[in-house]
Amino acid sequence: MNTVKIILAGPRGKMGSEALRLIEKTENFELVGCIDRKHNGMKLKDLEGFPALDAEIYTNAEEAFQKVDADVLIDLTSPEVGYKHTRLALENGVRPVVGTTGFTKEQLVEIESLVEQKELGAVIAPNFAVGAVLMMQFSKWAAKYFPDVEIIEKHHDQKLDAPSGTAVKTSELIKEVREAKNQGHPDEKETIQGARGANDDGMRIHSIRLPGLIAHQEVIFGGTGQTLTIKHDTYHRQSFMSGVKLAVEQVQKLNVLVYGLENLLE
Ligand SMILES: NC(=O)C1=CN([C@@H]2O[C@H](COP(=O)(O)OP(=O)(O)OC[C@H]3O[C@@H](n4cnc5c(N)ncnc54)[C@H](O)[C@@H]3O)[C@@H](O)[C@H]2O)C=CC1
Ligand SMILES: O=C(O)C1=N[C@H](C(=O)O)C[C@H](O)C1
Repeated sequence: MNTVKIILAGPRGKMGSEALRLIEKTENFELVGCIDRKHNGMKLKDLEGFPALDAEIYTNAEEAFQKVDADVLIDLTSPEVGYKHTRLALENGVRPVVGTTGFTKEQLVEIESLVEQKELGAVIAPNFAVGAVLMMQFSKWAAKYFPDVEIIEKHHDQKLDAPSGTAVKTSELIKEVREAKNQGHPDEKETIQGARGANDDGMRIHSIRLPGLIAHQEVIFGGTGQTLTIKHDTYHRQSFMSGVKLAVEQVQKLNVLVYGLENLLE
């Protein structure tokens, strides 16, 4: 088994700290550097509550990619920062595994063209949890038979992007099989703006943000005399880690951009 040398961006975050545990317990994963907003030049092990990992922290991402010999970047930060890191990784010959959500369509297209230019693999997965991937796939299947559909995603109130990456990906998968269709009454009017949620080809997406939640999504389909609800709940961020591990392993065999973990699952 070859050692995979990893730079982790966002090590002190909710997902980043889970990723650290994954790297620590995976025999052939080696943390060679971290990108963080503070603690430049310190070692991760010098920070209170962090594992005994020897990797150096860089606040300047460009410097990290230039100084550290790495195979893979795991990015778990925030939309603008994650986009910048993904580009820098590719420009420096490092394959990105991106869990960060909130990239625009234009940014995804730009990353795809950089991947092609560099002939380097990259994985962008809006959701690393297998259950969520299945929920999205089942939703695509159901949309063939039920074109009236509303997505309700619920997350903790520290989340920056709305709708969630998972909701965006779900709607994209549904749109592969669903014709654009305005739902609800043709004369319906919102008396409070936003009451009907975001309108995506007539499909509605609602984003709920509350303390206490982690990550949850329901896709509700309506048909004559029936509804179908496909639902996934995340109770612990460990649920994402088998997907992160798979992506890190697979990205090294790729020379294209893979958008969505479903494309890596057998
Ligand atoms: N794909 C998936 O399965 C999942 C994706 N996510 C996404 O992952 C991202 C992170 O989520 P959380 O860990 O919950 O957020 P968080 O807010 O707990 O962590 C983000 C971390 O990024 C760091 N950061 C911010 N700016 C930075 C910079 N310039 N350089 C380096 N680090 C910087 C912050 O200091 C923080 O530690 C979000 O975009 C979220 O939507 C979250 C859960 C699952
Ligand atoms: O911010 C989060 O927490 C999550 N983000 C991802 C998303 O935007 O879909 C994945 C999961 O829902 C948790």
